[in-house]
Amino acid sequence: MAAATSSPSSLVFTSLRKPKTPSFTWRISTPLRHPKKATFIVMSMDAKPTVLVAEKLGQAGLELLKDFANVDCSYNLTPEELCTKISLCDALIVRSGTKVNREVFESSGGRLKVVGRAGVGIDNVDLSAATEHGCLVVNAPTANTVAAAEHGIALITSMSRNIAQADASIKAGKWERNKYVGVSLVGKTLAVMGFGKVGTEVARRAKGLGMHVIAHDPYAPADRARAIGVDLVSFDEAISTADFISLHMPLTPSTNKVLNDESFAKMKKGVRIVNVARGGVIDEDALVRALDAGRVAQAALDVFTVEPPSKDSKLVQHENVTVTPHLGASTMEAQEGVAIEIAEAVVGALKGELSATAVNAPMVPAEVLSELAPYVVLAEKLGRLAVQLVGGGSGVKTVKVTYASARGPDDLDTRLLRAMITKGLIEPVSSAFVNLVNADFTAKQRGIRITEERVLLDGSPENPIEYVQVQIANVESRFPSAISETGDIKVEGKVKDGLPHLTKVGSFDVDVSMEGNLILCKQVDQPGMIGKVGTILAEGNVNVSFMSVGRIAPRKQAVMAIGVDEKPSKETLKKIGNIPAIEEFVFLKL
Ligand SMILES: NC(=O)C1=CN([C@@H]2O[C@H](COP(=O)(O)OP(=O)(O)OC[C@H]3O[C@@H](n4cnc5c(N)ncnc54)[C@H](O)[C@@H]3O)[C@@H](O)[C@H]2O)C=CC1
Ligand SMILES: O=C(O)C(=O)COP(=O)(O)O
Repeated sequence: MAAATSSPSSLVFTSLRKPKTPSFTWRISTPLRHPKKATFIVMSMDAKPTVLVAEKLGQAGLELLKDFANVDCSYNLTPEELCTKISLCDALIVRSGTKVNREVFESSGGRLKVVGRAGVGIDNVDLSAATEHGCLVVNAPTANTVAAAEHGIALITSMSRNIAQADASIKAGKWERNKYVGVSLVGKTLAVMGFGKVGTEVARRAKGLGMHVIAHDPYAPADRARAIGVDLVSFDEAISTADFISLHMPLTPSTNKVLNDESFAKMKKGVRIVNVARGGVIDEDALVRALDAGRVAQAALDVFTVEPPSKDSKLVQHENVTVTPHLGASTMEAQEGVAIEIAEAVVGALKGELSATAVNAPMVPAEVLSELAPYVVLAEKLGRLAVQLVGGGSGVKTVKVTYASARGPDDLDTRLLRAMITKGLIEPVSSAFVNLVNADFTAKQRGIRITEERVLLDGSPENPIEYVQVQIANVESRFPSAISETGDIKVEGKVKDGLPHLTKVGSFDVDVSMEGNLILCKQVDQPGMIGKVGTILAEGNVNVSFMSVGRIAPRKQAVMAIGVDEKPSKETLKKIGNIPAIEEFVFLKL
């Protein structure tokens, strides 16, 4: 296997997966033994990863993908074909036309690591199922903003001047100048519903057309709106005062059919509606009723509840409705941009980098990630160690993690560390794989409650963390001395020279580098113990990397922590256990 050095950010995603297929195995090892150099090894790759591109993607994005992966462009797959193919793919790229539902994740057999949505809306991806399967979902949130906004403006202007209807009429041999008298935009009130990226750009452009623009968005900052001369108003005020309503919010349970009979009834008679967001935010039957009643004068729709809509859809066929087939993002420029944006995100995720456009995982900025990198290794090892100390039959239910730091809570993002401790706690005792995406879910599913506590230290906040402590409550231990005075299994560690060190087991101070494997012995402190154990290990051809003894007081109880490169044979371990002064003894894999 080739060993390559990568940035510390590599460890976060792929390192956390237990591959179920032999073709693509990534593993991050512990840091190299270079003091102060937090470098990680990516052990990679038996084969290139495979990316399935299920909908048309711009050429520049395809080229980027091909530099790194085998790219299978298979458009128009049936749901069954997608489910069959997906088990051979490490990543899937879609646009809005592919439903990435639970079945897709289940069919992947654990191989699918990333779903890339080449666009903004991720309502066609089952995020819960993705998260449960530890699959990262990334999108391309910025490259099609202008295209969508321009399409919104195109629909407003063409609708108000009956462009589509007039075009059809003239092509049918007619000349109907009186029929297609439009309405002017200048001075009219436009309500932008959803003042995000697209909504903001629509607002800017509409102001340029002389419209009075208001917006409704419960989550948008008022100062951003004010900066471009837009008032943020309530939902009712927006829909009841607008001459034009343009929809730009995502489809979520709370926006589903947000325009319905009740809301149409509150609108000004003769209002005009534009939808470039998602069909589902409008109750389409209610819109037909509002159009028939003249409450809504016109609608221009780029998106539909079901796409494509049925040929005989009353809404599509309505003479006061202008439609386009979900073309908001379809400009040459946007499609090239989106393709590059999503290809970079998917390749980055496959390389193990945290994506800036992750939809179902915390986004940890690169500088934070690089600073926390050695602590991430420490966290996982402490979790692994703690769970291996649990005595058979005791279920792990309550875990407390303590971070001692001179940093204020806002300066220390512990989500990554919590995920790694969770991984360490769960993976050695199960077949589950845990990563940043599914850590909290997996812990919850297994009934493990992980609480985090901060110990605020005086001193320099230069080091993000002084020590990390993992405690497991209400369990017995295979190594009773690991139970601290509070009755919990307790292990504590620090980062020293960029390397993780175990510094406490139960109430005993130790100091052993957390690499390879570890033997813990509890004994009566007396001369010759180190020699005896060392000799047995040497006879078994086991190399000792570290040894440390922590004792309560001279000649009293002591805990010896021995780091070993190889796994000792059963006979060697038995011989150590048989040394008369050794009272407790455990072998742990780190
Ligand atoms: N037709 C097309 O081809 C395209 C459609 N879109 C769709 O446009 C929508 C907006 O996209 P972006 O502006 O990029 O997303 P964005 O995330 O930047 O903006 C969405 C805004 O909606 C707001 N919002 C959420 N719930 C709301 C509610 N109940 N009422 C009002 N506002 C609410 C959010 O606070 C946010 O500011 C998405 O649904 C996206 O899928 C985007 C690009 C192309
Ligand atoms: O980005 C979005 O949300 C869009 O709706 C664009 O969809 P598309 O990629 O053109 O299928």
